[in-house]
Amino acid sequence: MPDIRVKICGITRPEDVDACASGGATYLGFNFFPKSPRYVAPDSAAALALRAPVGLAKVALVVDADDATLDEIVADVALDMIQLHGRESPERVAQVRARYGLPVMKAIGIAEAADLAKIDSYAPVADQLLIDAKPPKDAVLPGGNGLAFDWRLLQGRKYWQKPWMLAGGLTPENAAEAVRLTGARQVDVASGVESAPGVKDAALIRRFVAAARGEA
Ligand SMILES: O=C(O)c1ccccc1NCC(=O)[C@H](O)[C@H](O)COP(=O)(O)O
Repeated sequence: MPDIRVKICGITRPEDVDACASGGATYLGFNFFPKSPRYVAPDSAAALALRAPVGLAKVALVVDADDATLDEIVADVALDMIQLHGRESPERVAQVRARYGLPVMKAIGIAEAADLAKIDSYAPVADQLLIDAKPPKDAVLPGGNGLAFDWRLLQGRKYWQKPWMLAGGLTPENAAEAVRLTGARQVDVASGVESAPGVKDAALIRRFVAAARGEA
């Protein structure tokens, strides 16, 4: 199986950074959505980012953030990518990309086949796509809810012109099957590698990475 890249999202503690590094992750996600149990302030994220070894890419996750919020995050934290996880339009994706000169990944929520059309709107302007489960209507969080969507919706659609990650309800138990069914080459997980909301578990991270790569 080709190398599968893994993003561990919602890093809040130095030991989580170490667990991602030793566990073989490719991306670390810092969550700047204040309502999330995974929220980190920019100054804390800056220290966590400095701890990450070379080769572990740092991603800032924001939800409908304005320029002032993003300016502070980008000034404080050594970043490799910005993840837009709200209702940002394709025009806003292009603006963020141009303003900060960083690659932008746009999250797209999927619940049914009709949602796949959104991918065509964002693929031309985003550097990467995050294909995630659409949150339930009453959800407080637009992501990180531990819910999967029907992965069969992605079958036969493996060859979008932009790199993409699969997310939503992935765990060490289902990651191998998700990769097999969708053809994903990158996967993203938040709650599936936690012992409590916002607290990552090193053993679960190791098991998740191995499972996604078909090594478990
Ligand atoms: O994780 C959060 O708390 C969160 C809050 C607001 C927006 C997005 C959020 N997470 C985004 C991610 O990148 C998650 O990894 C993705 O939604 C999958 O989450 P999970 O189903 O818990 O693995």
